Amino acid sequence: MMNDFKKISIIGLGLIGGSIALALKNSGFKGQIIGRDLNSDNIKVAKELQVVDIFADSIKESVEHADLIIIATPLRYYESIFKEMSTHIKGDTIITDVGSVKGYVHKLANTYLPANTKFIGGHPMAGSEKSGISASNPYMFENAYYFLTLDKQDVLSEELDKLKKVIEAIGAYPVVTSLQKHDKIVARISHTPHLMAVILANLLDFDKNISYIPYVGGGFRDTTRIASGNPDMWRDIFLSNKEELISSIESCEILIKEFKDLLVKDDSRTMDELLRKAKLIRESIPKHRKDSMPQVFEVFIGVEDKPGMLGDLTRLLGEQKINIKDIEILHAREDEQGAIKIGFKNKEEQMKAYTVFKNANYHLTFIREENESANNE
Ligand SMILES: NC(=O)c1ccc[n+]([C@@H]2O[C@H](COP(=O)([O-])OP(=O)(O)OC[C@H]3O[C@@H](n4cnc5c(N)ncnc54)[C@H](O)[C@@H]3O)[C@@H](O)[C@H]2O)c1
Ligand SMILES: O=C(O)C(=O)C[C@]1(C(=O)O)C=C[C@@H](O)C=C1
Repeated sequence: MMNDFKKISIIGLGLIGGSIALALKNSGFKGQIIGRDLNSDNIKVAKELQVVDIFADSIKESVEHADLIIIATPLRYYESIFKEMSTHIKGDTIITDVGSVKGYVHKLANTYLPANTKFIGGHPMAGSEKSGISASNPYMFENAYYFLTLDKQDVLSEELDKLKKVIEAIGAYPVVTSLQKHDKIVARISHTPHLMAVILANLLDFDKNISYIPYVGGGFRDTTRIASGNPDMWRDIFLSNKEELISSIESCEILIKEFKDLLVKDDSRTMDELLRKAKLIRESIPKHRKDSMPQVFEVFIGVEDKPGMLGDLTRLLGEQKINIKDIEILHAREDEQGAIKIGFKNKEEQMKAYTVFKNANYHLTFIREENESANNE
């Protein structure tokens, strides 16, 4: 349990901000969560999910009493948020963010926040192609790496330790890196894959006289899921990590050219080597705990720690003749909100169960969809 903070402010209650708020509540965080968003639909859902304790009407209200501020808006709003908050933050408040690029963010923080501000960059390596709070999930960060970045002048070891505890409380693993290393890593493992997914999707529109879409199978779906991500968010990410992305594209150009040459020369031996190398690299990615779980179609239900809860859930499913494939109790700690994870045999049963629980006023019911792709491993 993490007790260092009494008031945590989250600016931007979308997919990531909403998931952090939910995960904090779920971890048993007893302090106050102050939330701010500009979108009235998101605020409405945030209220329904009871993810925050106080809704702030201004940046001033969001930050003036907070001891931890988490910025979770798209990158293009950072500049105005930093400018606006700069005169209202307390000297000892820790400020962090979740933005996907860190050099750009630290530069803005250095420009617009007061010189002694305790700013630590953050970036969870978890997310989804969906946006908005209705896609948020308290288990989003479970077993995910969570980058923390410090500018070279900063010596914030005490603050870093406090922030690490928050990250561990939401289920993630903090990993401290330099801004430069972070931006290089994510250019390769996140931004280039996104770009490739976009190119693969657009390839289907390249020669207009054939219709490819009706025939796509698992391969195309698996390699392009992320192309349905939010275009505004990805434009911001690409442009603010431009140098690293260009360098990664140049490497891709070399690799594509190499492969093309092998085809032209019918060089099957080298082609075989490249295919084998790729297979080994792909298979060396450590499986997350969630990947190794056999059930694929999962529903998570947040429940109070009181007798009869499990019985109520199974009764609701039994009444609708929905079969349970697997069931697990998560986060069962005394006096804290717990969660039940139930696995179903297919998407249809999963959706049925989700609706049953929502209708029965289990507001904290979530579906984990990303496991679908893990199923293909
Ligand atoms: N989506 C992902 O997979 C993912 C993963 C890790 C990090 N990130 C980063 O997280 C950040 C947020 O992404 P998201 O996917 O949660 O986006 P989102 O669109 O789901 O949520 C962003 C929220 O910020 C709100 N907002 C915008 N301007 C605001 C302002 N000035 N004040 C208050 N609220 C404001 C929006 O109304 C929206 O609800 C981005 O910077 C992104 O780079 C995204
Ligand atoms: O799983 C997904 O849908 C994501 O795109 C998440 C993902 C990624 O893994 O590349 C995307 C961008 C974020 O900055 C962090 C995580």
